[in-house]
Amino acid sequence: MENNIQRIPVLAVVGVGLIGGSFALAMKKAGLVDKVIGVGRGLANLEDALHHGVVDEITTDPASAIATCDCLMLATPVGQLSHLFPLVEKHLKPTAIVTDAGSTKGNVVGFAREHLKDRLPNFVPGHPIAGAEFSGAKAAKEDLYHRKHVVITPLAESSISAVAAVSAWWAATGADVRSMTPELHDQIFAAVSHLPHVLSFALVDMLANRTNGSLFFDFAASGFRDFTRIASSHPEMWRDICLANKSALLQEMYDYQAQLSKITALLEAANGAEIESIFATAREARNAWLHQKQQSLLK
Ligand SMILES: NC(=O)c1ccc[n+]([C@@H]2O[C@H](COP(=O)([O-])OP(=O)(O)OC[C@H]3O[C@@H](n4cnc5c(N)ncnc54)[C@H](O)[C@@H]3O)[C@@H](O)[C@H]2O)c1
Ligand SMILES: O=C(O)C(=O)C[C@]1(C(=O)O)C=C[C@@H](O)C=C1
Repeated sequence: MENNIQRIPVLAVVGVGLIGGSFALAMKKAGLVDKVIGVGRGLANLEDALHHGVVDEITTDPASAIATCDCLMLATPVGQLSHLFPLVEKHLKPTAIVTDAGSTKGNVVGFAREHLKDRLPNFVPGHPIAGAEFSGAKAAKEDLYHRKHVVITPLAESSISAVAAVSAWWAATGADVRSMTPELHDQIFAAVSHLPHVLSFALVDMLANRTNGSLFFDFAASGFRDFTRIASSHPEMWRDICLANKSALLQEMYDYQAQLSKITALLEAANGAEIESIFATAREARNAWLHQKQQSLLK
């Protein structure tokens, strides 16, 4: 299978964190890459990446890495891409392929259309649906994408060969690659990823700001831990995601507020039957989702 996949003599990863670092490790494990250049904002994380064998060279100068690479993976928080795409347009080799791992796609495609001119066909937007609340190169894992979805949202202008290469690289990580429009992508992930993160951050922030908050944290247990795991995620990354997907996320927040208002009214009326019915529907839907994930092994 490997023989049919385009090899990557030089892979440059801008943002060598959990996601970019895991992509580099997976490409190394698949034997598809000869050299990985890690690009970062500061040396401490890059030195960790070098030390752990995630990358082979490091630099804080994106232009030099962009000019040298055959595949460019942009894995910074999504807000950074408006600064990075002008460098891509200026320095990327005509034959090199660019992709990204951002959690939002509409704004990334917008930045690409604004800044990538001659290099727009080289770009294939992507998003691995895998992750964790951990950040940085030390969190990178070679099997992070194994049996996970990766969504690509190719542009009409993306070259067929670039789409094929990016799909094949992700497939080589063990992922199941799906294609959709950026609009549908952003709508889906507003509901199943971005809203849950906002809710989790909001609850922990609310309790942290109580004068007697430590009393509540003292007694919080596994239910609280499960609901709030994702409130340990990176604040800058999630700020960028919320701002980038503002309209779809706001719609989900309004719908959720309406749902909370409905349950609030039922509780005020002590309407146990209706409350139980909502909980039963939710339990059934979640169990069916878990079962389907277990069957497909795309956990
Ligand atoms: N964490 C997840 O669960 C997850 C899952 C899928 C996609 N993503 C997306 O992947 C991207 C990276 O997320 P992550 O979890 O790896 O974050 P991370 O914090 O682990 O890594 C991001 C790295 O990018 C660096 N960086 C930021 N701006 C930079 C710049 N201008 N130039 C060079 N380096 C820069 C940071 O210093 C950091 O080392 C984000 O766009 C995020 O939305 C995250
Ligand atoms: O597992 C986690 O901690 C995640 O937040 C992963 C998660 C998600 O919401 O499922 C977060 C952001 C991504 O863009 C994709 C996956």
